[in-house]
Amino acid sequence: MTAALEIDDLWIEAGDPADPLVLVRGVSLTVDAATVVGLVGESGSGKTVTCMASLGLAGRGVRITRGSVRAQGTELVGADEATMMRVRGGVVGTVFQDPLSSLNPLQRIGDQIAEAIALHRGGRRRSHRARVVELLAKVGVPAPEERARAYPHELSGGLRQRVAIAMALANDPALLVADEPTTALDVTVQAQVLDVIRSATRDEARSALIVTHDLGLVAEVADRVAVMYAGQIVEEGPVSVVFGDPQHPYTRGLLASRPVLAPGRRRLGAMVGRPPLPGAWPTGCAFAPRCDAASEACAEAPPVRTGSDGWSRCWHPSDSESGGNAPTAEEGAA
Ligand SMILES: Nc1ncnc2c1ncn2[C@@H]1O[C@H](COP(=O)(O)OP(=O)(O)OP(=O)(O)O)[C@@H](O)[C@H]1O
Repeated sequence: MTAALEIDDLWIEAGDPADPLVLVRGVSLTVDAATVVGLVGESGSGKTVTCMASLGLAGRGVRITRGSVRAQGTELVGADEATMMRVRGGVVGTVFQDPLSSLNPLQRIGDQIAEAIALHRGGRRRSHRARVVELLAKVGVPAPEERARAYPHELSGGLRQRVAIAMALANDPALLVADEPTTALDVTVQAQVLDVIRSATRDEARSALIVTHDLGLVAEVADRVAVMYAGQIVEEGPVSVVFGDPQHPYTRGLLASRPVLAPGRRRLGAMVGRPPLPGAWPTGCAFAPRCDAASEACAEAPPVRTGSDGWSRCWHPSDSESGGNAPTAEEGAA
């Protein structure tokens, strides 16, 4: 089966070609059919530029100097604008952090979605009205017929992001590329938007590449995760494997430095009511991947500690006897 996205040995530069700034170095990444890949990494590691340049949307002066990007088998590097237009919004739907960046403030949202459909499927905007309402309902916009007549500024941030997702799904794309789709939203709304993304991918066997800083989001919706560091992918694999047993020191650091809530209260992978990912943290506290204690014990545990190896783990007073999760002498002294 053709992969939804195949990035092969992609190099991206910016600035003076005689003295270029190399932003991305030989990135290869495949998003298979019906697979969700999370792309994580520290700020400035090249996640956005990889996605944007792949879709021909990189900023001025940013150029692909080597490599190949195929969306559903269509080569995008060096493709003409007509091909890019056909692929963007047709084969690939895009969602950005700020929904206002993809919405026209002067046009009713229903007209904008209808226009996106007409651009790829032809026909007049009016003829796509039923599809617009169906899309708005699908992403959970209440009173979709009425809301279709609203302008972007009349909607909350969460509703605007739902509309942006509806627009990205308008032509039933094989792949969704979402860059920090929940970052600008408050926590409750994040969970709702995450649900929308999950049903747009898992329930409809659609692929997605999701750029995010939120490892919980990745654990929640992604099948695979790729970790970027300084313009390169340093680790890639199934989420349960990479998060459960990270091999690269940067991935270990990233996992160790993720925000920690009260242990036992919230697990990565169970933020919106889903059971933890099989194999990710099969037992114990999700915030301490090497903690074997039952979650009830973790709820009473002292704060998660970071060991000298960069791993977080719980430390229970009773562990001093059993030795199980007790910090080593070195950690205890830290
Ligand atoms: N148009 C540009 N010209 C020059 N450098 C750029 C340009 N766009 C991005 N960069 C640089 O490329 C590097 C990667 O940026 P990018 O936005 O891809 O990082 P990121 O991993 O997505 O970070 P964040 O998580 O903060 O969005 C950064 O050092 C950034 O400053």
